[in-house]
Amino acid sequence: MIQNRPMVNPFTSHGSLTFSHTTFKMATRSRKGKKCTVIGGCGFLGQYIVERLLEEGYKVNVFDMAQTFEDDRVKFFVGDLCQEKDLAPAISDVQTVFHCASPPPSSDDRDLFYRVNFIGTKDIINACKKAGVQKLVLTSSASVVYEGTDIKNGTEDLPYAKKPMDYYTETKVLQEKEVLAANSSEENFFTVAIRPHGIFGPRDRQLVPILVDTARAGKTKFMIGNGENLVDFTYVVNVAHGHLLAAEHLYKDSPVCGKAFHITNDEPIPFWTFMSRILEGLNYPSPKMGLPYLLIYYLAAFLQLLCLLLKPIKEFKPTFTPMRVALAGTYHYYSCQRAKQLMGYKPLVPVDEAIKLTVKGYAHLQNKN
Ligand SMILES: NC(=O)C1=CN([C@@H]2O[C@H](COP(=O)(O)OP(=O)(O)OC[C@H]3O[C@@H](n4cnc5c(N)ncnc54)[C@H](O)[C@@H]3O)[C@@H](O)[C@H]2O)C=CC1
Ligand SMILES: CC(C)CCC[C@@H](C)[C@H]1CC[C@H]2C3=C(CC[C@]12C)[C@@]1(C)CCC(=O)C[C@@H]1CC3
Repeated sequence: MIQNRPMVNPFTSHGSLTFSHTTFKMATRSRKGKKCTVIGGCGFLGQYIVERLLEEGYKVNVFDMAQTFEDDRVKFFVGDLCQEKDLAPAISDVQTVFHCASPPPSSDDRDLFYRVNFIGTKDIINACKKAGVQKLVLTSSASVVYEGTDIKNGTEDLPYAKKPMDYYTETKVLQEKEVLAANSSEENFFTVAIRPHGIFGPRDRQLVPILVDTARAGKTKFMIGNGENLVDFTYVVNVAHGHLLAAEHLYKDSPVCGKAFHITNDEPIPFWTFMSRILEGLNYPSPKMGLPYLLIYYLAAFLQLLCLLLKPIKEFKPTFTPMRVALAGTYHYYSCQRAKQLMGYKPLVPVDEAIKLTVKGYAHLQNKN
């Protein structure tokens, strides 16, 4: 029996999770009365971070392109993070900024990724310094070191990907470098990068919805590779927990400052076992037979090239991009030892329970046939 398990409230009107205050009083110093801003706070992860912050007694501002939920305890600011005039009012008089905004990886729009993830993040750093913000917690990604080949128990010391597989990854690398380099004791400005991997949970607009669409199109009959490749899938509540711990441990001379941290469930699981559990939970057939990984990878690369050539005539969005095929057929799991040691991180919800909660959260996508 895992201790420190969240008191699940499955679910409030929008499928959220809440925690018992007594169970989850976070260790060290009091954060009561602390003010913070969550940039991207209306997104999937952002909303869970907001919920946890409110639970922990923070005053919370949310900055996003659109307001997608209501909460009387939150002050909402709507705007584009690349516009200083939009952002400045949202971060004035706050101690901590969480930056978890990004265009979705599927958008494949080079200019958008550069503008938001790279230039926009530099703008955020400057705006934070100007406003006297002391702590910046970036949501990076473990993918910043992934180039499509196996990573087993990878540590944060692995070099950044020299050949990132897509613009999303390329700009997450640039963004993380900027944020970590901005850490400065002299300026009383402390930064940290959280690197989650394969975030899942109720209300995600990516993993389960794409998987279900693929299943409905009859494209999940086969798995890619032999089905043995271990991967990290991280429950969103654990990722939010890692963000709060990081903010808590950002202060002058803390070993956390200026560093990146993997935040995972610390329970790697074969990619296709995870997908099959979600599919079966939602009453869709799961794949039983494997297709050769390299064959599918090169097919996906060829298809991508074809789509590029046809783009001026008609735009196609293939389900199986080279990046997705690589993610489905290689090992990619990471050590979160550094977060355990320096921030006292421990996943709150184990994978098995997280999958059950996720399936429950997507009851509306159940296969009724
Ligand atoms: N979903 C995953 O598996 C993983 C996600 N991440 C990172 O976690 C963070 C959050 O991801 P999700 O919650 O899944 O994405 P999401 O798409 O649900 O949320 C992102 C939010 O950012 C906002 N946003 C985008 N551009 C903006 C702009 N120019 N100005 C203001 N707001 C803007 C969007 O409106 C959205 O609400 C991202 O930084 C992503 O790179 C990292 C590892 C894995
Ligand atoms: C078509 C199906 C067989 C697979 C559907 C699931 C995929 C959509 C997801 C499986 C692994 C996920 C993943 C990400 C997005 C969604 C998946 C590809 C990220 C690329 C999201 C952003 C990151 O920073 C890294 C993630 C790695 C895992």
